[in-house]
Amino acid sequence: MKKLQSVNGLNGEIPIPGDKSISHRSVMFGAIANGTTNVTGFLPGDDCLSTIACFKKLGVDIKQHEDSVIIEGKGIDGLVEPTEVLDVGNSGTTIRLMLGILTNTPFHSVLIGDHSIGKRPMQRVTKPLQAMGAAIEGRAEANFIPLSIRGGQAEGMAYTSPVASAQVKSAILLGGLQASGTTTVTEPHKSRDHTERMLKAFGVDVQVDGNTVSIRGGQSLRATAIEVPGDISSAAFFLVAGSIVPNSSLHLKKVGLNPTRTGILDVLHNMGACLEQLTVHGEEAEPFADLTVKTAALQATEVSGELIPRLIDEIPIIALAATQATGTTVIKDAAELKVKETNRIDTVVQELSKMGANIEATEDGMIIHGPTPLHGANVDSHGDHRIGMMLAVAASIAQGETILANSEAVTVSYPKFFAELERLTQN
Ligand SMILES: O=C(O)C1=C[C@@H](OP(=O)(O)O)[C@@H](O)[C@H](O)C1
Ligand SMILES: C=C(OP(=O)(O)O)C(=O)O
Repeated sequence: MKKLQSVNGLNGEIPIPGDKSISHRSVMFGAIANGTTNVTGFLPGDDCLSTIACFKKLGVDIKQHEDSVIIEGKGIDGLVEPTEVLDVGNSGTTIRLMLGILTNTPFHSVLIGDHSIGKRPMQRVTKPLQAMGAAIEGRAEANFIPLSIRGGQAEGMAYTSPVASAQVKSAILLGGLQASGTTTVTEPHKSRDHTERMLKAFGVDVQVDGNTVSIRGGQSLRATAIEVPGDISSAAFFLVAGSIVPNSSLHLKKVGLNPTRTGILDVLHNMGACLEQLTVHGEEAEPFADLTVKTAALQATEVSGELIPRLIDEIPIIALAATQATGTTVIKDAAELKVKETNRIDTVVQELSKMGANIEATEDGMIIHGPTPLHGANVDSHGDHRIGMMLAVAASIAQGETILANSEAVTVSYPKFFAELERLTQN
């Protein structure tokens, strides 16, 4: 629980913690590569630590200290049958991508996770991986944990995904690594492409044609060094805070700018935010740059269509920005929010309403009328890190005290979030 007050301004520099999606993949791909992979800028958040713990149980030697990780990979054939269950904690990325990797291993593994993971649908990956040959069982026809998997002799397939999901795309591509023939995934809109970029860095031939990605079976990964840029999904909380908290001026260091992730910048530009991007680095693998933001008067906008997968995790904080914008903001085509750590349509609407927001839920998004002054309230993250951080930013512009229950959920993706928020109020 945290007691939070409004603040007079947020000022200073923020080192943005490592990208969660890229951190997961650096450990997973390092674990199935041949040789030593050195990772810098790793995110030591709970989700990525769950990924490390799972691969240690699969026999991989991994040393992690703060944001550096050393992984001694012995190839995908070097993984060994785990004698304990693999616990993914709160992490959807861990369980779905691991199911893809374990489609290649001829031994038995059991995957579990926390209460939230227990409610998240897994058939979106277990069905196609079963079709490729993996023996997967679980509750409700392998839709929910606990799941057991025995892989080994997969066959490549061409799969058209009904959802734009990098977890689905990545799981199937990883399932195709040792499969016979070629595995192809087509999605309705392009989702984040960190798997494609990083597999290439590990020496794998990956073909990308629009929204279709293909991988030839029988390829192995060669260890490499990975430099993880800052997570734009974590930066988003300070991009919005810097825009809506009066008298703010923030400098965000080393923010990842992969174009499949930068929807939040497009939205904030449309809303009239005062954002600047400094020199871009790392163009080849994963581009990144410093960003600055200052307080500005925001206008309402529409968020829909192919923009959605480019900002899916930022919708809670965009909804907060919309409560302070002039006009009606419509967010649609975002039904995927219902199957995240919480039903993020319901939790955003429920919690922001308690603070005085004029916000309503729709089937696939929300409608927000602004600007509305917010007031302190008893709110709850519901164990969802992104809801917790959004509510803490809301509290910093609300009149009166806000009491945030289950605030510790933020350690899933941003362990130092509250310390940073407090530090920036003292400048
Ligand atoms: O592949 C990834 O690293 C992720 C993909 C997204 O999920 P979906 O693929 O389910 O959209 C995103 O919400 C999640 O935070 C991380
Ligand atoms: C949805 C998220 O992560 P995951 O699916 O990996 O649990 C998130 O970080 O917002």
